[in-house]
Amino acid sequence: MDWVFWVIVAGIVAACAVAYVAVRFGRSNKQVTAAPEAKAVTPTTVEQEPAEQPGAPAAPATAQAAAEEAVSELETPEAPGARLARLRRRLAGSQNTLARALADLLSVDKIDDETWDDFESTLIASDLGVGPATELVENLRKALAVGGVADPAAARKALRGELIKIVGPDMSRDLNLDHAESVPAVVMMVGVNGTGKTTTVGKLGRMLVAQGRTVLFGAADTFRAAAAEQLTTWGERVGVRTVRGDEGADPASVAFNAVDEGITEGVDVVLVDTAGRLHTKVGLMDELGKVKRVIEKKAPVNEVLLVIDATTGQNGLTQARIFAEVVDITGIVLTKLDGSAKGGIVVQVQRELGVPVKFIGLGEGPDDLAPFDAAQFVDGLLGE
Ligand SMILES: Nc1nc2c(ncn2[C@@H]2O[C@H](COP(=O)(O)OP(=O)(O)OP(=O)(O)O)[C@@H](O)[C@H]2O)c(=O)[nH]1
Repeated sequence: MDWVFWVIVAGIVAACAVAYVAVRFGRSNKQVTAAPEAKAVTPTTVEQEPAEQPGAPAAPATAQAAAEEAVSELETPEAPGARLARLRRRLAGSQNTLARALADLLSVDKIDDETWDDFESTLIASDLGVGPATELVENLRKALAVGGVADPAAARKALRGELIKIVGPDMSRDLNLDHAESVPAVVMMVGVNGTGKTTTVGKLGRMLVAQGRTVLFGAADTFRAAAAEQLTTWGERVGVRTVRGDEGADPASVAFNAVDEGITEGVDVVLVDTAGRLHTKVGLMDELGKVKRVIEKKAPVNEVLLVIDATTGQNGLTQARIFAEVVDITGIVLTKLDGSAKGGIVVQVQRELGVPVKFIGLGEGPDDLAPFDAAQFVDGLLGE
């Protein structure tokens, strides 16, 4: 029996020995496995850094190239000074009624009452208004009674002088862009739909960029879906950003955001486009007053420019009156003078509102907006 006992003891000892060896080797194997894992993490991290380093200079190079490419795609707008001289020919082409009437006036040996009446009718027909036309004819009659019409050049000069006088050579036509350092200058564009507000914001933005100013557009015309898109396209061409809202959004909130972002970005000017409003819709007109008041919570509004389509004649004047009741108009933009033979509207609308025409639109091209100048305008009217 003794040998049976010893066999069992030997078996137990052997089993313990095997278990010990198994546990021992199992642990050390795990440690071996873990060690390479830990080592593997470290080199990977280290390797990633040098892997990023070669890529790092490449990223700015790409960004720089993209920026250069974008800049090279930007258009360079025409400087303001050259515009009216270039556009004068277009004005002369469309306004030659007056030039013809003047030629008729000067072609007769002796100007009789009937000729003067015809001349006055031509002035009235070119939307000068009855008052200014009568005033001009009276002054010219006096001037020519003294000097006579024997010298057509002198007579022409007299007419030119009288026309410049009624257009208002002394009115300040500068765009007021004075602003405190902490806020941008704000210019609002208002007017009936289709007069050319969005186009004018785009053209004016280009002009300001050409002067070296930083500009932001506010697309507060949320009434017409395509207006914001149209304005964005204008801006992209010269590197001006457009702040937009959702279609149908509150125009006042879009205008407010535009001015707010203009403050954050530190731009010089924020140009706010507003919706074309039918002047008969009282609610919509009130909304325009609200847009202005809401902007003024952020920054003073420097200019409210009323855009009038020169081809609408007396209707344009009616619009001007109604807009002036809602917001204080500070200047007028007369568009589409290229397609109108009624440049006399300049005089009427200025008298009606007591504010100057500051810009004229003479075409659909991007640089077809010019600062208004009385003498150059009259030369255009006279076809000189
Ligand atoms: N010939 C000519 N066309 C112009 C001039 N200014 C604007 N237009 C055109 O007039 C049309 C209407 O211009 P918009 O700028 O869309 O008018 P809007 O006042 O913003 O119109 P709404 O957004 O509907 O209120 C466009 O086809 C313009 O190209 C101009 O000086 N001469």
